Amino acid sequence: MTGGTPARPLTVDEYAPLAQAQLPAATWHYVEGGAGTESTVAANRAAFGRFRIRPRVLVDVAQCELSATVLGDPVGVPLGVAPMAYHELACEEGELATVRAAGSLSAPTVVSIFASRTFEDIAAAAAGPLWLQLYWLHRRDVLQKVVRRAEAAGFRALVLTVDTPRLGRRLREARHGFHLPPHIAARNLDGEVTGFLHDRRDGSSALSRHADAFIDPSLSWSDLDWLRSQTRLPLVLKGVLTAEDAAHAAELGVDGLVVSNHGGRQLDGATATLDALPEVVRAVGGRCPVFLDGGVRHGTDVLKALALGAQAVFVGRPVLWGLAADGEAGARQVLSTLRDELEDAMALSGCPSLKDLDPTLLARGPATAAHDGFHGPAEG
Ligand SMILES: Cc1cc2nc3c(=O)[nH]c(=O)nc-3n(C[C@H](O)[C@H](O)[C@H](O)COP(=O)(O)O)c2cc1C
Ligand SMILES: CC(C)CC(=O)C(=O)O
Repeated sequence: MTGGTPARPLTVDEYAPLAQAQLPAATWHYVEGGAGTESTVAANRAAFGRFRIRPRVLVDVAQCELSATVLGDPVGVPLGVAPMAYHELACEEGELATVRAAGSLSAPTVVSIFASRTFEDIAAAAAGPLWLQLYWLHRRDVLQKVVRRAEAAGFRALVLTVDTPRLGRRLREARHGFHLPPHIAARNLDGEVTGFLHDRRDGSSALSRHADAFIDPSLSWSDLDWLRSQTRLPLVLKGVLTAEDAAHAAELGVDGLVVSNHGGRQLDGATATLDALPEVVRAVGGRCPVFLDGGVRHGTDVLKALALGAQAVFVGRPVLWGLAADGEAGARQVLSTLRDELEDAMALSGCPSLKDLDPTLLARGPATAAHDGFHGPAEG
């Protein structure tokens, strides 16, 4: 096609350059960056490329069923929005646009404790299940308050992030002296725990100084009891990458695990999530559901994670790309593209039901160039 209106993106990756064009450079680099050399960001993508799909034929795929149950709630698709701070950085409506977009697919959203809209407003806009993500703040009284508010607003689970005793060394954030603009804030936290967020300092990220001041790095296994004593909501741990930790968590009776390396933003050099998934699934042995995030950009990535035992996957950056490019409609398009691609992949591999997805669907194969890192829109 030449001239005229630009074509609507057909893939999730095409939203990245559209978002970059809309966002201030510092915000773009905050969203996109990883820790250190960003080797884990790349590894997350590369791991998907090392698996090939073994399609089965002569199966009736006239109807493919994507709906599922996660933590007891029905969802339209085994795909949700990973917790991300400050969606207002991407679009004015922030998390309200996100949950409306996710709601159009009955997909779950994990709302960050650092959301830029209030839990109550987010809940009022949501149609899919909401889970609340927590960081372990020194101020346990503040945690207690946010948990109570989330419960009252109808949130369905708590997700404790366990890979962030401190922030990873995010060089892009530091180089841009990243800080929040004055109109964006952690709306659910009182002023006593929001210091530093708006202060610019060259060569350092305000978010990192904020985390150093307010996130308690002493969090350990024995603290989980306290959190569970505060709530009846299911407790999910986010950021587990090993069989050892997965077995321990399952023994303690947690209600779910997210295999995650925080999108490569924490420990540079950490295992790719798809590579960690099989050992975690094996160690858990069906005692609780296992979820995955990190580098999910195509329906076939979702298919591969489900085949290796994830019950659902979560998507991070692409949702912010969609929001930045086209607000709620952009986020909706990102999620529905992944949904439609997953359905195509199920039909074309002879798997009309999510139950058909198991490890026999996959073979280890040579990496493909398209998965070796960031790839922009197709040429032409
Ligand atoms: C801009 C941004 C903000 C994030 N904020 C949080 C957060 O507040 N809490 C959290 O547990 N994870 C946070 N994450 C990590 C995501 O939940 C998720 O693990 C990761 O983005 C998944 O990888 P993907 O971006 O490749 O899909 C954030 C990620 C990004 C990109
Ligand atoms: C405000 C940050 C701690 C949010 C986060 O987890 C991230 O940027 O990866």
